[in-house]
Amino acid sequence: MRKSAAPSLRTFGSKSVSVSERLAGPATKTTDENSSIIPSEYSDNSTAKLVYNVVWGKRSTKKHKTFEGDGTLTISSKTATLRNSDGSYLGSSTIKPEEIEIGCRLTIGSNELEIIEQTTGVQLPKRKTDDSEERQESESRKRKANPASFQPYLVLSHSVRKNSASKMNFGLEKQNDFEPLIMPEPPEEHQSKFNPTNRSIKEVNIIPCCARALRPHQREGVQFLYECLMGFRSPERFGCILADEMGLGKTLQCITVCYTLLKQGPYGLNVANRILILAPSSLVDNWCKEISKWLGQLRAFTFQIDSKHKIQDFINAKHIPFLLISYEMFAKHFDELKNVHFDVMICDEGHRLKNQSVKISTLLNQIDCARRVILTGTPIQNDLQEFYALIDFVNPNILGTYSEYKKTYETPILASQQPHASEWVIELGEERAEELNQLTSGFILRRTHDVITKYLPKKQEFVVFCKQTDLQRELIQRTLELYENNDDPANGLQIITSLKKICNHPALINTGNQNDALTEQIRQLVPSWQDMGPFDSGKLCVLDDLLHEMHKRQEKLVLISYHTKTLNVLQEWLNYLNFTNCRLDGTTPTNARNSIVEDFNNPDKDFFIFLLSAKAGGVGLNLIGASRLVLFDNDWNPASDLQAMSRIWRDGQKKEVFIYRFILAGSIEEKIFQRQLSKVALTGCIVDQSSKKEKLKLSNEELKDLFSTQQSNDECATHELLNCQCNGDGLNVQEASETGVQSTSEPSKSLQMDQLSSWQHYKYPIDSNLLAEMCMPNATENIVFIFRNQNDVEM
Ligand SMILES: Nc1ncnc2c1ncn2[C@@H]1O[C@H](COP(=O)(O)OP(=O)(O)OP(=O)(O)O)[C@@H](O)[C@H]1O
Ligand SMILES: [Mg+2]
Repeated sequence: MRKSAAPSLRTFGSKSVSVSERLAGPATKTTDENSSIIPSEYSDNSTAKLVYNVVWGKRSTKKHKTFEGDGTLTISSKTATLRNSDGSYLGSSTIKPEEIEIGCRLTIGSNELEIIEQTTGVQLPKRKTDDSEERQESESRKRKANPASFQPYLVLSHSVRKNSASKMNFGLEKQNDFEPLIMPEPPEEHQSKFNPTNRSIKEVNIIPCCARALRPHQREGVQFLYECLMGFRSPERFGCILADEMGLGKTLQCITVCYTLLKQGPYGLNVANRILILAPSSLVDNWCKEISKWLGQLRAFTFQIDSKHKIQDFINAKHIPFLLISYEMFAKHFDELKNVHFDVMICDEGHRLKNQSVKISTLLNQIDCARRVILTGTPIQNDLQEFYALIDFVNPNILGTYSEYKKTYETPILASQQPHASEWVIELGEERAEELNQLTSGFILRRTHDVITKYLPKKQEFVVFCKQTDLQRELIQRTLELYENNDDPANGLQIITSLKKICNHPALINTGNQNDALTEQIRQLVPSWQDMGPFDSGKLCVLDDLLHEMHKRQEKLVLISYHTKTLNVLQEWLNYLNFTNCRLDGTTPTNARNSIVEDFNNPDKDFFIFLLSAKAGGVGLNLIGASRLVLFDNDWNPASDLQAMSRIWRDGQKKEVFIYRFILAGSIEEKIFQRQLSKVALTGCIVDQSSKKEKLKLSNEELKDLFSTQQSNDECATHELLNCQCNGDGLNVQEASETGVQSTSEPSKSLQMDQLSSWQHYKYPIDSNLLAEMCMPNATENIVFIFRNQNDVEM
């Protein structure tokens, strides 16, 4: 018996037409043409039949209706015939086919039914003469004999088994033409542990609406998640990490598995009833949207906490399986949540749990839930301590205590990577790395963009070295002189901060609340704000050209900075130009974030530019309304830049994509970029922001190198660093094989020196055709150098 509730609270159904409205009177016509499940040719073909899977029960006026079983509804011309899952006739009635929608309820004789999904658009094979029907019959006999194993949502999968799929697919419409996805059976070890009473093993089938949408890598991912969460890979372990690159659809893979576990299980009973999904606050609404997008027709209920919807309401509402909550809200409501049992816990952007000592990890560890999934698009293997924290969170104790782990794995592995490590140290390190890999690889899955490139449009990336303005050159010079004159390493951070501000716009020097003597001295150097204009920033000059050209071409732009003060300056400029913009930063209220994203992505809405703070909202966002993205400044950690740049080249993007990284040539930004290119950056952040006060982890020599910026305005130091002999005309690109690089467009890793060598190189004056393609036809005088990479160009 299954209960179905009228949509309430924050529910998601496929239709805004509520069930009660439908029952009450004439059908409300949906405005969304595409949501009609009646094929247009239906009306022209009166002999065609439509078959739907339904749930049915005796008519009642109860709000919370109890259904008795599954069945099918066959519509032929204007007659709808209801049969139960055995095929027995239950009644028929005249209907208006155009009013049938998934999720709607109908009354046929003394029964009421709700439509779950469409099975085929054409007549099904005749009963009793088809293999699959026979099989269906025998399944239903089995089910009668064993009522506990009855699984209501499985009607379609009973009739479309793997073996009979080819027959069933014959003549089906394209949308139904998919390979069913059946989960593996539990291994014996699992069966003896979790099925002591020998219940018969059931096939676990992924529901068609998901299975048909999944990309090949997602089908594998779903199976991986299922096996891990079920404990098939090790009967003691139920957690895993899905670390697919950004934009590969981790959300859909999780939703698919969660829904499967809510409805099915290998031993007949469903595996899960309640699922906790944690996400950064800007992504909570996105999860709801994705659940609605993929499970809409199944009316999977979700619950979000806000002033009207309390945790206690969720606890009472047993029919709502999904609780979606931000990490902050979770911490706030921990006392109420700590006693709720969850069967699955998903931590989106879970690399935030990499630090075991942070409060959220401690709290999450107290939640009673063994099946834990971490989702992250950021590579996690670079820091062995963080790696331990993530693995230990999903599969507690698998690597022992941290001190044991450190002794056995971390220390020997790190020692073997030192430049002068002896042979036996290297050998030991490699051995331990291999062992660690073996222990953990079964619980981690990471795929790169390669698996979806064929579904994505072309992408071009540009590293644009912008020319310093006279004011910027002067200020940089004098700031460095100040540093040299009172050579105190303690001042390193202030100098870095000031230099980075000058790179974005000299006016930023006057912002911020640093009041140390050195910063004060630097402030004295800067003219007053009134004496400065937007074009005192070299990067803004280039941006200005891009903006005007894009405005003409009516393309949308995502403009990202790591600094809100920089966003202020940019926004001020946009407003002055009357360029419509929206903005998401740390101060944007959680409940407003989703609508900002939706409005921007809506092609009918007039938002030209999306200003995004990389720190506040870079992760997880889908900003596919834009075709171009500018990363206005860079971070020490290449993974953060990668996160920010991945917002527009994602599944669902139809337009060609252009990504620009702006770097002020010859400045600290170029040095930071060079550090990113070298392996140094991969070992972790240089600025440690985990403590309240930022600490610099750089040696004096490193600082000196960082400040040894070059002043010439027409050469590109990074190009020189590559030792490249090209003429800077985009030709004579070094062969990838010469550099030892397999692919120039592999976006999985952050950019490396040798990869950059095989990009196209353009020096000043930049080819005008290229500038036109880049949508900045008049920027010649403001650009020193460009590196360009095209993802579909054979080099
Ligand atoms: N099989 C699919 N068919 C069509 N669209 C898809 C498919 N899978 C995912 N998408 C869409 O691709 C977009 C990106 O998916 P999603 O947000 O889940 O990526 P992600 O892996 O979580 O990336 P990130 O690490 O950046 O958060 C979403 O709009 C999603 O609806
Ligand atoms: Mg995501």
